[in-house]
Amino acid sequence: MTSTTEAPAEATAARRGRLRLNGVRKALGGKEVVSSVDLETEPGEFLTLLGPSGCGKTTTLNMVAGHLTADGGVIEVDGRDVTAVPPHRRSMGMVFQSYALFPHMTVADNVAFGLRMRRVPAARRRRQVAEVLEMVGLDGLAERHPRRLSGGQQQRAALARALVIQPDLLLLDEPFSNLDAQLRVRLRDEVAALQRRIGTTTILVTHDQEEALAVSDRIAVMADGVIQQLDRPREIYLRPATDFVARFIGEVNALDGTAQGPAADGYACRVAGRTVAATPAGEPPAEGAAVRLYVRPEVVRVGPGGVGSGGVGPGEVGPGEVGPGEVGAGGEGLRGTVRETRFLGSRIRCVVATPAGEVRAALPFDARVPAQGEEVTCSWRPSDASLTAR
Ligand SMILES: Nc1ncnc2c1ncn2[C@@H]1O[C@H](COP(=O)(O)OP(=O)(O)OP(=O)(O)O)[C@@H](O)[C@H]1O
Repeated sequence: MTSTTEAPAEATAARRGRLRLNGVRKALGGKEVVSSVDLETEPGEFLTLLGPSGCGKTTTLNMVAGHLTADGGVIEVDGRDVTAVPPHRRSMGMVFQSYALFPHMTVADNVAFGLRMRRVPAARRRRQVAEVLEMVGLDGLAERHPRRLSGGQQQRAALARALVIQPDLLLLDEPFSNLDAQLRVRLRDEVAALQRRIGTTTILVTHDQEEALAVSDRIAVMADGVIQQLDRPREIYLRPATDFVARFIGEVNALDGTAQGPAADGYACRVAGRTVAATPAGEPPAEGAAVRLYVRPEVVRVGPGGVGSGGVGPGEVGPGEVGPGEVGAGGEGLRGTVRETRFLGSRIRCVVATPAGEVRAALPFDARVPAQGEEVTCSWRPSDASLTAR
């Protein structure tokens, strides 16, 4: 996709597209599949609904689009209540997993369809279609029929068709799922870059965690019809607020302990007889409360064990290891014995058996590789780990 074309939506879109859902509910087949969803976007934001199959994300998107009517709650766009407004009067562009192009129409006619429905005069229609096709990298294919396009090209055409009407909201329902792995990543990155340039508020539905982390300003993680956590990708990843979020996205070390109290950096807990720290995901727990820490393998540092309270002694410190003085901020760290190390290319996987259970670390590829059986201390910065009530 080119970055030189003036997008037709450029001038106005950035100020439009504040979506608000308040208490939105939907039952299908006698079962509540979306339960009281609240969320609000900033104009121009890229927000992703992420969750496993059946969690209610498509149903939520379809209520935003107007293809399904909410059983309760309010949907507003820029302060206007659209809950009962039919889809064609909502100013929303939608892209589906299955492309959903009209097979008997050329790319240009497919893209022009929404403009024709809106009775845009022919000359302006042609100009807008040409602009948007260039924007998505399809100029030159305007007269092709969909069956003569690759999957990626069909999805670009679907995107052009959604964008040409300069919608208040761009709604993307698993748009990359039918593409092969390489193309999926390429198109996803292109769409993210295009979205940032034209500033159209975008809601993406996906079950792909990496995709959500890569493209979103914020992610709403859904399970069983409920938003579990709504936050920026870094917070969702490093500071999961619930057990579901922690386990649905990537690999995580879940460590059970007892709350001790606020520490200089984070909140101290006792885990298997050692003091470690993390950042409370919500309200700080009461002293003595049962807590669970979530620590991603990437943030675990593996240092030499057995020296000083932190188990850290002087000597060489490589990436992924702990330097003297660093452990103090996060507590003592957890001592353990290296069970396994494995070179994985970009990372070294290291499994440490501790009294609190196995701790998995993903060390940088050039870190010192601890030997199997070595006594080590696992630690992390408290700001990189999450603390929840158990
Ligand atoms: N028309 C329908 N009638 C009855 N149940 C439905 C209907 N449509 C969806 N459901 C059910 O509602 C739940 C939520 O569906 P939804 O499509 O919103 O989930 P999703 O998170 O988007 O999952 P997927 O990625 O598989 O589409 C599912 O359990 C699904 O089986």
